[in-house]
Amino acid sequence: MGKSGEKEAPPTEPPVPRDGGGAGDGGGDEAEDERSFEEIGLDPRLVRALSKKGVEKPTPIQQVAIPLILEGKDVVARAKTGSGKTFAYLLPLLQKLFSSSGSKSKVAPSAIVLVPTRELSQQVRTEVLSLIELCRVQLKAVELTGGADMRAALAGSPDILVSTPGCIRKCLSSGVLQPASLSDSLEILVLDEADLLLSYGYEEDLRALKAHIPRRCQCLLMSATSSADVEKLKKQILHNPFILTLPEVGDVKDDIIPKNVQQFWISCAEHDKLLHILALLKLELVQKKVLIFMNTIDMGFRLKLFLEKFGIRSAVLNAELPQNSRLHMLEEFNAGLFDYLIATDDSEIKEKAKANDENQGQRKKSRKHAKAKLDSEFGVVRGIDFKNVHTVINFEMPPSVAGYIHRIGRTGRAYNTGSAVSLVSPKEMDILEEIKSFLGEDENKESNLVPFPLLTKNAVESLRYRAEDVAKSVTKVAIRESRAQDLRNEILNSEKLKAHFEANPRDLDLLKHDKVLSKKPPASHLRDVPDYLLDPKTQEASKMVKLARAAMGKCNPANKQVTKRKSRKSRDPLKTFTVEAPKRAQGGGNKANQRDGDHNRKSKKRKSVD
Ligand SMILES: Nc1ncnc2c1ncn2[C@@H]1O[C@H](COP(=O)(O)OP(=O)(O)OP(=O)(O)O)[C@@H](O)[C@H]1O
Repeated sequence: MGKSGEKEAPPTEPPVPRDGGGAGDGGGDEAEDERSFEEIGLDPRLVRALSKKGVEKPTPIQQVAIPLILEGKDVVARAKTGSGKTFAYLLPLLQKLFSSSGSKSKVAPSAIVLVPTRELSQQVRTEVLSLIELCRVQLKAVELTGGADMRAALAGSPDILVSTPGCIRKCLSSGVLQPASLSDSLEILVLDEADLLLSYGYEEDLRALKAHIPRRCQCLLMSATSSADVEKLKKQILHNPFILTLPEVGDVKDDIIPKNVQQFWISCAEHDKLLHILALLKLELVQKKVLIFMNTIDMGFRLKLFLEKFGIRSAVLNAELPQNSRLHMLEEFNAGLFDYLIATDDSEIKEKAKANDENQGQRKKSRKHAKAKLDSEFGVVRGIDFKNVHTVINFEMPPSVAGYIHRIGRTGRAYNTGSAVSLVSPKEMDILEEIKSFLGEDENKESNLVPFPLLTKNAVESLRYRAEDVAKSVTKVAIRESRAQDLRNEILNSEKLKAHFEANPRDLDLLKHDKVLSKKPPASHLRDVPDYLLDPKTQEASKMVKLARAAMGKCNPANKQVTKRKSRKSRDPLKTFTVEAPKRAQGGGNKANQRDGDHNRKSKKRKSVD
């Protein structure tokens, strides 16, 4: 695939904004790196469209990636969660298609965006369609994921196809997408959330696609974390790319997580987690909206039923639900129709279980154990742009540091602030330590992940009796029944939703997903916490959270100039990252150069934009 040594040499220094410092020094002349969308060469139609969306100024990753992509360079962009990577590739991609659209009659797409999950696919397509509509250009974008009618989706030769690698492979093997036509048409290929593409099992699919990617095709790879998988993809698909990367581990480790996300943890026994989350939510010690991560679907329903008894309504987003319901649930949550979303994030756990099974040769095809009903293209943790989530709660800890980074990256997106609270049981202390050490905590350095200060022991104990009593009533049978009932409801909803949304795409409020599953309404003594149960410190804390929320409401992104530029920048998740130009092949071959490039990330070629 590589095209090293061809044509003109790529520049040794990428066309980045001037800066005064080396990688990760956090210094530099701040005023210099603030270029506008116009200044980085964006088409006025796109600039206007962004302005209508309230997006006025490019984020650092956009400032550097957009000009490079417009120049036709292959780019690897690794930047933190919520840093604006989607526009970083989408805007130049569209701009390039503005000029090439209609130039020849193509029977296959000019651009393909590959993502690991349906949810992301839908999210990207929505963004593309909205930009196309606002720019008033004649481009056609379609989304294609498993289960859809491939032939119908591709009829009319879309310019942009957003899909998963598995789906593209099916299109190619079934002839719905002619390999020769694809090789003829394809100009840009994007691998979004690249760190997940291989772990979702798309390696074979990508290999199959690779054979049909023409040499001239520009390839872009976007990722929030770096991993062996990202390296592998980079070597397989890209041509001597520019590497845009966030501060290297060792320089500013904690900068991998946006600075405007405050991280807390609470130590509690496994059996006290329900009690603790009740205290956090009922005493209003965390700000809404709240996204709660669980590792299993059953646990998600256990929490939902438990909270219901206290009058707290929530929805459980999980891989078992029909796609329409999941998408609708996400839209409703994003639109603020409910405040508590429980998301089961079991992808890593499934992966590990699968690996174990395979290692042990346990390839039983037992129907009982086949989780075929779970959607393998489902994923809520990576990449989904949840809007205005103020708090992420890890009810159960993720199994890996990368999982933690992605989960808490669902808050503090773009210019927003947020907090993450992890409930950590004794058996989860190891992963907590791993996360802390990844964040750079040691004897000399203060941790960014600190004990949650607002929840007193008294406050927890005041709710213990009620919580334990209610927890006992949430039995395994009740959970099983509720889960089945929820699924039945959602399957019915899904059909209605499909028909309804085809006619009324903007009507969100048709079906609510945070419906109460228990037959009995919550008892009034559980719904309201009497004052005598609360200690003054907790009452004070709860007031503080409410005040902070009210204040934040006034401090939206449009008012961000109220803070001094320097301090704002240092907290800003959209800020720091570095750039590395591709190495010019000098007889040594492209792959070697890419490898070297990575080793040299800290070297002179790296530019800090901060
Ligand atoms: N220049 C900008 N100014 C303000 N907001 C922006 C800008 N660019 C993107 N955003 C907003 O920031 C949010 C996060 O962007 P995006 O989803 O692209 O992040 P990401 O880097 O892909 O995150 P993840 O790694 O979690 O997928 C979105 O709501 C997006 O609309």
